[in-house]
Amino acid sequence: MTKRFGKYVALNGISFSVEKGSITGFIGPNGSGKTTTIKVLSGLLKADAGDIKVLGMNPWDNPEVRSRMSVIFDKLYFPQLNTVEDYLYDTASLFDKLDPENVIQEFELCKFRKKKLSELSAGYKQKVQLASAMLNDPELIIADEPTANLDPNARNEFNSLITKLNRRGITFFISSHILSELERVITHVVMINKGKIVASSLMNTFIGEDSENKLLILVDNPQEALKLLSSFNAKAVGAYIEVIGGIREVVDVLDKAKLKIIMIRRSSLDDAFLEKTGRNVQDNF
Ligand SMILES: Nc1ncnc2c1ncn2[C@@H]1O[C@H](COP(=O)(O)OP(=O)(O)OP(=O)(O)O)[C@@H](O)[C@H]1O
Repeated sequence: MTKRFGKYVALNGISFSVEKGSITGFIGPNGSGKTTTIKVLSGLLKADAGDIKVLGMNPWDNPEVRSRMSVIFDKLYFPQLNTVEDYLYDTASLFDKLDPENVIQEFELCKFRKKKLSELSAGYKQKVQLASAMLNDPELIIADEPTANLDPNARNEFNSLITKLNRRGITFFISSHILSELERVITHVVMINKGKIVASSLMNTFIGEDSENKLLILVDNPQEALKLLSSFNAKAVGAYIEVIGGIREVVDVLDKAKLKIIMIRRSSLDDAFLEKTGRNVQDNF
């Protein structure tokens, strides 16, 4: 896919595929071309060249592809004086597919249904946006920096919701300029820099999970986590727990025991980003 704005080449012959059933992270520094790519995939922008298929169809020529996918953004762009209920009922009436009541129940939004959108925290706004995306009963959800404005707790909650929905079979394509923001959830990664794809692989391959890796974890109940993760050689390092193992396996153990992961870090992630893009994640701030 190639996309120019005048003489400026924003996407320079990029090529990648997203596996059905995956949670694919689309990672790149600011200005690398993520939003432009997402606009093309959503049928909002026409590419200048390329063969683009979303759910088997070119989204520009086949607007009906939108009835099988949802797109969400970094913020909830809907008149903020509306209530949560107004927003979800209005959205549901556009699609005429799912009963908004079911979504309100499922996303535990009963308490908030009469609240104005402006009264919600950033985290809840994104939760409501995700709930509204579900009203389309989508096979695919494309999200453009959905956790960019969230604090770590809200980000974790949002990412847990994504994992839950993915287990139901929904494919996710999520952009972020911070790889570590998505490290807990993504199964695949596509990395873009200056309008070119610089890496595209399984997350495990990308971070070298074939070899043993040290992870540092911060959880709400470290004593319990130490016990649960004994087979991963868990040991306490200050407030953190250090384990050796695969990130997804470790997260699964903690999730199953309903322990809250506050942070999980692998230094090699940032190293990989630096190596592929020639810049440090921190440069983006
Ligand atoms: N409508 C436009 N006209 C001209 N240039 C544009 C337009 N939209 C995007 N660009 C340029 O294309 C490049 C890619 O922008 P894009 O918004 O896709 O990047 P991004 O990776 O989403 O960045 P960010 O994380 O900052 O949103 C940038 O240099 C941007 O200035």
